[in-house]
Amino acid sequence: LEPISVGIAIGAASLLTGYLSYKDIYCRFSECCREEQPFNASALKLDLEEKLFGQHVATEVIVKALTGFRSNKNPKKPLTLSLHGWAGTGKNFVSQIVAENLHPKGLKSNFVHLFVSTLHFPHEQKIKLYQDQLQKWIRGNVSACARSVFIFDEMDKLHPGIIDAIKPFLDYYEQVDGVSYRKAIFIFLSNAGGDLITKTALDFWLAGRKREDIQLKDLEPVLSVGVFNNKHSGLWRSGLIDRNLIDYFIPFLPLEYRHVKMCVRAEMRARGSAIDEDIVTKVAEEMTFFPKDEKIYSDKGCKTVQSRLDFH
Ligand SMILES: Nc1ncnc2c1ncn2[C@@H]1O[C@H](COP(=O)(O)OP(=O)(O)OP(=O)(O)O)[C@@H](O)[C@H]1O
Repeated sequence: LEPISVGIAIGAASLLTGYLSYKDIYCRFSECCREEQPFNASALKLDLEEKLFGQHVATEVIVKALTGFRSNKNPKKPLTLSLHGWAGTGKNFVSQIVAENLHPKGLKSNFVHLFVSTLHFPHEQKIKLYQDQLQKWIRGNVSACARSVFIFDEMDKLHPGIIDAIKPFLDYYEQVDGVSYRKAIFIFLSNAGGDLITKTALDFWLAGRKREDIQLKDLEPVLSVGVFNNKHSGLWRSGLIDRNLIDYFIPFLPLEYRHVKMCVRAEMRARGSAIDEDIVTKVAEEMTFFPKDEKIYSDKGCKTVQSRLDFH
């Protein structure tokens, strides 16, 4: 028997026995929302531990939150995470990693939706319209795929009130107008609270304590109150906080000189170049650091590392 005929015979037999269902074949060629697909928690953990530098609190909380949520067959509400921190500390980077671990096509998946405040909700006078559009968009997408992921970037630039339009979806309801939102994931990204996080990190440093000793409980309460009282957080006096609908406030610590160096090395590796420690040092030294006296934290995190590397 020639190999091709054997292949065809096996394929036909599998089809007949139902081993490879029509859905299996269809999903090989087109993206499917597979609700029953198991979640690989160790793959997410490994990804974050290998790629995300200096964010031990965020790594631990995100892995725990997603593992708990995905291992629960009947969650009572969607998972809502609010990521906070200084620019360039890895919030978008983490969302991308999380998205890829939930839907292989990541941010390009039909089931992952990214909203950017200044792009999608730019005009203050159109709040009502944005609220309606947002509700319709989320309802439509969750109806199509219960495991949809929604990422809201630049929350601090979102007009207060817009996000409250989705409050009913984030709540403990079994269904809202015939749609269940309980398996969806909402991720908010924001610079709000970055100053509070930096202050805590600096206090640890000044007290001679290790950065790795900072725990979620040192930051989460400060963060939720700070964000609630901050007019420019997108969650100012928000019902989402009031009703405890945000499951975790996740702090992203400001990055130090050593982390910037790690980012430079990672970028060199990604470009397939050999690691040149002289260039690593040069790029890291070109970054600016704060506070004025201590100069510990990079004021753009790892954000400009890629473009700076182009100069060398
Ligand atoms: N902690 C980190 N570990 C590894 N790489 C990082 C980290 N933080 C940032 N980077 C790198 O810098 C790039 C820019 O970071 P990212 O866009 O995630 O920052 P951000 O926190 O979302 O900033 P902003 O608040 O300004 O949107 C990332 O794509 C990644 O390559």
